[in-house]
Amino acid sequence: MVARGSRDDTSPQESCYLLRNMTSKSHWKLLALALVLVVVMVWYSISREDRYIEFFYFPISEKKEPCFQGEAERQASKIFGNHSREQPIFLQLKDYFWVKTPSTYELPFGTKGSEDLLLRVLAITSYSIPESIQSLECRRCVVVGNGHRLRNSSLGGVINKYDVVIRLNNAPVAGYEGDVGSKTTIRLFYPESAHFDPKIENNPDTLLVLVAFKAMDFHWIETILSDKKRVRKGFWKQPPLIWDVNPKQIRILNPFFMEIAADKLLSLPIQQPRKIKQMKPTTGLLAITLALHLCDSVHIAGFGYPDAYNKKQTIHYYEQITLKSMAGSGHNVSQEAIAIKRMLEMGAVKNLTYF
Ligand SMILES: CC(=O)N[C@H]1[C@H]([C@H](O)[C@H](O)CO)O[C@](OP(=O)(O)OC[C@H]2O[C@@H](n3ccc(N)nc3=O)[C@H](O)[C@@H]2O)(C(=O)O)C[C@@H]1O
Ligand SMILES: CC(=O)N[C@@H]1[C@@H](O)[C@H](O[C@@H]2O[C@H](CO)[C@H](O)[C@H](O)[C@H]2O)[C@@H](CO)O[C@H]1O
Repeated sequence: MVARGSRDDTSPQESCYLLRNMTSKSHWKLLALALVLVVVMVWYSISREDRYIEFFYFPISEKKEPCFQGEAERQASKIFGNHSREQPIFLQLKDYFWVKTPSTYELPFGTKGSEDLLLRVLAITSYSIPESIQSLECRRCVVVGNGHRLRNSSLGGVINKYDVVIRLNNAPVAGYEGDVGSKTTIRLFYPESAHFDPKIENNPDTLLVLVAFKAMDFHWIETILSDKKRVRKGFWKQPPLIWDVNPKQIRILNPFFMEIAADKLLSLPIQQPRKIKQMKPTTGLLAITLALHLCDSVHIAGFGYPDAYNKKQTIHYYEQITLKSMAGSGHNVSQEAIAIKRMLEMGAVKNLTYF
């Protein structure tokens, strides 16, 4: 039995009115929901970075990506030419001891004029590629840039799954593990960027790869490793005076990779007359070049600078500094962005973040 006054008593006109009323109410609800959704989406993209997002990244899977042996080599030969893979990744003592390998360029593109200092460093360090990398059937590598877009990315777990994780300069892992991971197979550095605690920010077997820009960089590493009198002059920023590392972890990057990154990726003139400022690739672009020669597959994360007009956007995932800090660094970041986009488009590298 239905009680009087219930909805069953309503006339057809009333029902029609009620129905219209309900439909318009649910319209409003839907509209409000869509609005909330748009606001959340806009907020999310802004919180990731103060700029538009180009969807130039590939979906991240929890499983290991398939790895095709020789794939990076094929891509590298298209970009850098056929013979670049024949170059050793790290400099070797034998090439500077009996036979002085003549180099066409001075640092950072060659070793011309720095051979004696280099010889002393090579005598106390090593050049081998560790067995753990050597023995891999297929080398999956990821190059982790220091860019702000890694912040809140939650990519740590994904990054840790790669066989080889390459990091740059003083990029920290401690406290940022969720976003950048904790595995570091290789870290590229130079004296001015060596301000990290090797024991905290690296793993016990991390290879510390020196990118030399000037002869003094060889001198610095020698004084640190042999505990000789430190020299303070000749650096644009005071390098560490004490650095607790095992010399067997140190490698010297073959400057050939700097040369081809400058020439083939950025078309930079190499070795300008002294009066003209020498432009150079960033350490990140250099690391991608190195990875294309060492690995079978190369993925990248944390690459990309804000647009030049975006003066307030912080550039690193770990500190608050802006593009202004890079004025005078000798980098052309817009040219580098074009080079990276080209590599993404041709499939030479894949991006875990957006670009
Ligand atoms: C003041 C200054 O000279 N800054 C330079 C710093 C600085 O020397 C070190 O951080 C040590 O403190 O180093 C550089 O670079 P930096 O150490 O900032 O970053 C390492 C690499 O990450 C990529 N990157 C970084 C930030 C960002 N928003 N997008 C990116 O793509 C770049 O490829 C970059 O190379 C360097 O060595 O290249 C280049 C920077 O110009
Ligand atoms: C001649 C000289 O020392 N120039 C310095 C640059 O090498 C240096 O750039 C920095 O030089 C580094 C090598 O030492 C890296 O290439 C780094 O990416 C780059 O930013 C800038 C930093 O603001 O200071 C100049 O005085």
